[in-house]
Amino acid sequence: MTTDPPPAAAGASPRGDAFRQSGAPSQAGDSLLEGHELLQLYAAPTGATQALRGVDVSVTGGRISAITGPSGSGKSTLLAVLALRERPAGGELRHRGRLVAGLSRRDLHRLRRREIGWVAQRPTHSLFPQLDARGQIAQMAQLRGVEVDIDAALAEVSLAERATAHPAVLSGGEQQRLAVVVAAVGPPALLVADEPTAELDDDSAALVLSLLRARADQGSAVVLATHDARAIAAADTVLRLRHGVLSGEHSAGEDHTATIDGLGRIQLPEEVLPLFPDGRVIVSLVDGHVELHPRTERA
Ligand SMILES: Nc1ncnc2c1ncn2[C@@H]1O[C@H](COP(=O)(O)OP(=O)(O)OP(=O)(O)O)[C@@H](O)[C@H]1O
Repeated sequence: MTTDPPPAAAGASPRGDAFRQSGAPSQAGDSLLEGHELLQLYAAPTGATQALRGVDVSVTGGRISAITGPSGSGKSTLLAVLALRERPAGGELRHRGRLVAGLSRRDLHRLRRREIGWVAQRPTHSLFPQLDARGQIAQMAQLRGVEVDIDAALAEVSLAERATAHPAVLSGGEQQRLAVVVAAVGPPALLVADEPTAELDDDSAALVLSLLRARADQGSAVVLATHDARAIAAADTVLRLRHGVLSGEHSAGEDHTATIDGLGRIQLPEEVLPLFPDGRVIVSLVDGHVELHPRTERA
């Protein structure tokens, strides 16, 4: 994935002592983004890579959605499309009901700056290299037109002691925590993070996940790409991608939804796989519904 550098610094200064919502986050339950049959293609020496192949997705304020799946399955691509950083090659994406394809470059730029927090897979790609930790937060607050308690924000991710440190001298974990708290300034209507806990020990991961939950509680729609069981456990909804196709979706307290692909294949949720230790299953049609049985059960 390519990532855009953050916007140029403009010498911001802190303007207040509390996070103040800009009015941007949606109310919990509102659909912020609706994607239908999303397609994304990239040029490759052997022809086009189909990074997304017909993905349907809905992103709602007040919730954490985790996108998971094997390496190369399209997680980062889906994040980039949802964060309006890449236009999909096909399908339909709506932002607050408006077709994204109909938005001008200026509209997109404004939305990205004011309403969308972005944490790149490499956290330094979403930080301003020339600013210290305090300046990063001040700059983002100015871009979003909000007031922020910088000390409280740094303390939220245990970086109070690193307020005057620049990204280059922070550890990987500190950079990651800083990138998340900077992206979360506002809070933005949409907060998108690519593997935000990948480099973090349990304590730091817990800080980041609790910050993401706090922003979701304030109304942000939080979307993560992750392989991390800790982040998956913290999500309200888990979307599974496989070869660019949404192979399953699960929300806490609800049944799994699995997609049947064009060849009739479905991906079972990981937690039921131990029921089929030999990888074989007996499929029965019973009174109009389908039952799956381990072979041993029926033998
Ligand atoms: N800018 C690009 N140009 C060409 N191919 C790309 C580009 N970005 C992604 N791809 C390809 O698209 C497919 C999906 O990539 P993507 O980065 O979205 O997967 P991912 O699930 O995020 O992987 P990982 O977990 O390794 O980060 C892969 O085959 C990848 O090589």
